[in-house]
Amino acid sequence: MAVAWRTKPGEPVIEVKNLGVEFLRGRRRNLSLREIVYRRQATHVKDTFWALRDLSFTVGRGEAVGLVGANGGGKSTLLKMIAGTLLPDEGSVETKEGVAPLIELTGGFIGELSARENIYLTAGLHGMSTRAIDERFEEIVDFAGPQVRAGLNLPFRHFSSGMQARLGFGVITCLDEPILLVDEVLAVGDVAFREKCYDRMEVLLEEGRTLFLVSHSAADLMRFCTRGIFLRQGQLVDDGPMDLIMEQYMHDTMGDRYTPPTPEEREEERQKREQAKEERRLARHATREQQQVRNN
Ligand SMILES: Nc1ncnc2c1ncn2[C@@H]1O[C@H](COP(=O)(O)OP(=O)(O)OP(=O)(O)O)[C@@H](O)[C@H]1O
Repeated sequence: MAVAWRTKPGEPVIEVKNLGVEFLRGRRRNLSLREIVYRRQATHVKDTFWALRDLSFTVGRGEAVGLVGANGGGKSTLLKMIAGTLLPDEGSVETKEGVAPLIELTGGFIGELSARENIYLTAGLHGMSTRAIDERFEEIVDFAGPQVRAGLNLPFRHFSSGMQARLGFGVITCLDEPILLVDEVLAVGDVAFREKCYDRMEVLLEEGRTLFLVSHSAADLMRFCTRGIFLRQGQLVDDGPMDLIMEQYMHDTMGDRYTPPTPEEREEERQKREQAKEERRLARHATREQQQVRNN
């Protein structure tokens, strides 16, 4: 795929500075009718909380960052701010490259439109010409699988959550955007589809793209991410190597019931992961070569 870079290798692609977003909880006070009529007091009291606050970090081109934290910690909110679908109340998020977001399963597909129309709409919004989409259409649908192909002309809202995720992942990862945001999508697909997604994510990382992954699966985070960011109640707890951040999160959640690995065990795990990754890369390379021979 042809990624059109605007930055140089090693340059920051995302800069988050003192980021804060405040949400309204909207609590109704129990006022008496007398208070409402005579004192004209409002029935709603402004009740807000900071879903993210004082967040600052920089992400370099080609980094794979995993976001960890308990439910409600602010992970999805942070991805939406990087995607630009939510605006900050404080601070700023600057993205220096295009972003392909796969958030809330579907990357923003429209339920009333057919799957086919959603492919053209989403890819078009990300700058692809109709001709370029025509050329990639088969690849997207092949990736999404036969059930999606059979339902291409159905309204997207009739798709099962697994089929929505298949189409969403197929389209979003076919875009040429250098930054990929993935939020818990891998959790809904079946085993075969998940393997396909893993493979494609590895290929995109090999191409030097930048990944933000939100997942509650330690295995998924450790497989793809080299850097971890730990959020608790909207605040940054720590930012560092993925395995150390995962250990910190596990300790935060389980307390003394969690036994961290020894430095030797940690190093051994790192090496095993690297070796498995290299084996998968070589297997992909061999498959590609075989395909080329068959095509010639
Ligand atoms: N649009 C909104 N309006 C009000 N509150 C919101 C809104 N979106 C999210 N929240 C709240 O903001 C907090 C952070 O939510 P967020 O979805 O970012 O957490 P998360 O870390 O992704 O959680 P999970 O692991 O459960 O997916 C939660 O308390 C959530 O209820």
